[in-house]
Amino acid sequence: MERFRGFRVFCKSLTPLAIRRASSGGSERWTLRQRRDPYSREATRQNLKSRAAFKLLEIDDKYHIFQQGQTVVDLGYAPGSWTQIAVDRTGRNGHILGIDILPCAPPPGVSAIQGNFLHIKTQRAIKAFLLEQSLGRQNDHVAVPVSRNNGSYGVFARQRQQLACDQNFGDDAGQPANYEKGQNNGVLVVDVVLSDMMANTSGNSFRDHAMSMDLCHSAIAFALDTLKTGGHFVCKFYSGPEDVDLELRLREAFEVVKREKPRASRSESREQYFVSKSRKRGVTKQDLYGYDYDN
Ligand SMILES: C[S@@+](CC[C@H](N)C(=O)[O-])C[C@H]1O[C@@H](n2cnc3c(N)ncnc32)[C@H](O)[C@@H]1O
Repeated sequence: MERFRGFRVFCKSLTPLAIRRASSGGSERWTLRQRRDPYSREATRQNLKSRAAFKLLEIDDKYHIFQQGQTVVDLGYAPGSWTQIAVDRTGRNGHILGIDILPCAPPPGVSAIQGNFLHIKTQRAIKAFLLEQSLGRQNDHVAVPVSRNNGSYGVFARQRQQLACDQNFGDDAGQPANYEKGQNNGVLVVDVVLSDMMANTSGNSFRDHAMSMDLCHSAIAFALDTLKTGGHFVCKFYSGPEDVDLELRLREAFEVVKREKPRASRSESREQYFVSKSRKRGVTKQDLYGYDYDN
């Protein structure tokens, strides 16, 4: 049963906070903003890792992304509130894998890989993990940073012995029984790819936009290598001149593509989300990009 509630439900019970004088310190200003923010307070009350949870809750309430038993990959999962929602909404038989460049202990029921998603070795590690028969909710799935290949990725303790990072992902060995095979080297085993990835913003809006577009295109290419036909893709982006191109590519690959600005997304932020539903059959990343886009 779903545990976490969206904004509309909890806002009825909000009590106003006393307004305090803002202090000059950045961290104090941040603390004060968090305390005043109803989403942050409600996240604490519901034991959610961050207020970002309410963005995904609103998206899921509107678009019905999650179902019981799905396999979900959450790119940029730390500190983990989206993975908490995914665990809750996919139920006992769901499989949730989080990826983040930062070391972060994943919430219960979540597997995790630490690495830079833009690095091809990290993406291979994710794909290799997705092919593991043992993917599941075991408690020993704890993220451990493993310094290899100039420290660009890490995987869990359980997988440490020999992860098939360098093997050809298209090799059929060890694949689960119910997978679809993509045109190139994709094996389509994932129901939902989420991406809330964003590096620290620089304050330069074009630079932040460009950085976000890199992450989004890389996430789309990955999604097309791993999503089942009919699978869904939710992706944060920082708006700017290039997002129309992103949207056009998504429309080639998904039946429905919508822009969303959830209420929990701060009005002063340029962040928005593309919600892309129902991956079309047979459309590959080569169709979208015209070359083998890896990262
Ligand atoms: C806004 S936070 C995600 C919050 C998360 N959805 C939640 O609900 O807790 C963005 C995350 O993206 C991660 N990130 C940014 N660039 C990344 C990259 N190249 N590879 C992996 N993770 C990245 C950051 O480390 C950060 O944890």
